Amino acid sequence: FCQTLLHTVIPPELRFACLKLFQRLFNCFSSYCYYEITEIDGVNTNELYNAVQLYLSSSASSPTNPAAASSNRLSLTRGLNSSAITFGLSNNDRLSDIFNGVSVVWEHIVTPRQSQTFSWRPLPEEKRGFTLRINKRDKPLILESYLDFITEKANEIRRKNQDRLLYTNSRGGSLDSRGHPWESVPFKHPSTFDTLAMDPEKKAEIMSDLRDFADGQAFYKRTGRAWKRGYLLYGPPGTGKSSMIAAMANFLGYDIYDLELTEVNTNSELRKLLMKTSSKSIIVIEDIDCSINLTNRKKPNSVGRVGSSDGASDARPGPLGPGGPSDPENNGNTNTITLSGLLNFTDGLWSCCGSERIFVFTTNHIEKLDPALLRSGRMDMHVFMSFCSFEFIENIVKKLFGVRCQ
Ligand SMILES: Nc1ncnc2c1ncn2[C@@H]1O[C@H](COP(=O)(O)OP(=O)(O)OP(=O)(O)O)[C@@H](O)[C@H]1O
Ligand SMILES: [Mg+2]
Repeated sequence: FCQTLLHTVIPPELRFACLKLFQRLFNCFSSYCYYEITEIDGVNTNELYNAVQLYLSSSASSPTNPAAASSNRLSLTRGLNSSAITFGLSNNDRLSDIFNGVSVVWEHIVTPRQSQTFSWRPLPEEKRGFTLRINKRDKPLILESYLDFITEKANEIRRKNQDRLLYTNSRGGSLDSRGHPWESVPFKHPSTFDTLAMDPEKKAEIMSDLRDFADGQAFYKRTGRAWKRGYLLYGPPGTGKSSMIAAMANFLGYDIYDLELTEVNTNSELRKLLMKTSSKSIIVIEDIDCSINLTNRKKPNSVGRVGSSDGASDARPGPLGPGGPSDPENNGNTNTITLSGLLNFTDGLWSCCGSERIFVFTTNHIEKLDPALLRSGRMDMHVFMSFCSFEFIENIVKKLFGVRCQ
């Protein structure tokens, strides 16, 4: 109404100044303050917009939220790799929310984007954003904690909605179309701690350790330690080490990064891979003794993959055979991934970029590993996966066939 009035009564050259003046007056007398969270912040996607959208989707679909229950128009979306449907506010709709006893109102504003806007990348045709309305007196009480709460809640919803992913590093360190060094597929391994046959006490110990880790943010902060934990699974082939990793991921709901060390050429490539992992994930290096020479820490140039320096012949074949970069005969040696690089990867300064990550190494030959790799802080828990006793076989038979062994 006021804008129309301005347009008809006030000459065009004074309109803008009057509008500003009017807005200031309105702000002085209004008991609310407004925060705009636009979808695109300059040229970057605004993470907070996505977080608010997800958070409101849970409020919008909640039968206990009276404002949501009365809302008769909601948008529905299902993301890539997601099995869940998310609800959202329709264009220019409102939703009220209560946080710590304080009531706030969200409005979803959608306006057409001006076509002449110049941008380096194609922008959506519509300008979308949320407006948060808070009472001025409540602002200092809740604004920061409310936004933190929304971000946390959105991450939780994202994890719950999205099927977990199994990542692997791309061949030869190449990047995908989005410049990402990891390729992913949905992770649907059926192994759980329930299906895993092993000593019940050991199993309970591992489960409680994992639970403590996942709930241990405050502990790690208090003690000044990076929020990460290392597990070494060792034992003969076929004793359930890989199944244990899948069970851990299913138990915690984490993604898995299966790091193929033989595809990594340099320590800096290793660091970059680490930087591109997300929190709440398990970083796995299988058969660690076969991927890199783990006995010689001091001579980086002679340390290559197994088979290149000490001729550990029982190792699985390295990817780079004779003439490859890891071949000692090869003078143009570009293969500089070293044990020291791996040690820094797991417990160096770079290992704490990100948080809540679990490192799991598996090996058939623990005696081949450098003690530095085994020490607490890198590998906090050593789990020996042994051949099954009669009791465990009985357990497996019962699970498979539903009968008891006589
Ligand atoms: N303790 C166990 N409980 C349940 N299943 C098991 C167990 N150990 C092995 N298996 C089964 O045996 C097969 C091989 O197990 P898995 O791949 O986990 O062994 P591994 O220790 O990783 O072997 P490798 O050292 O050769 O990689 C899987 O199909 C798995 O289901
Ligand atoms: Mg395995």
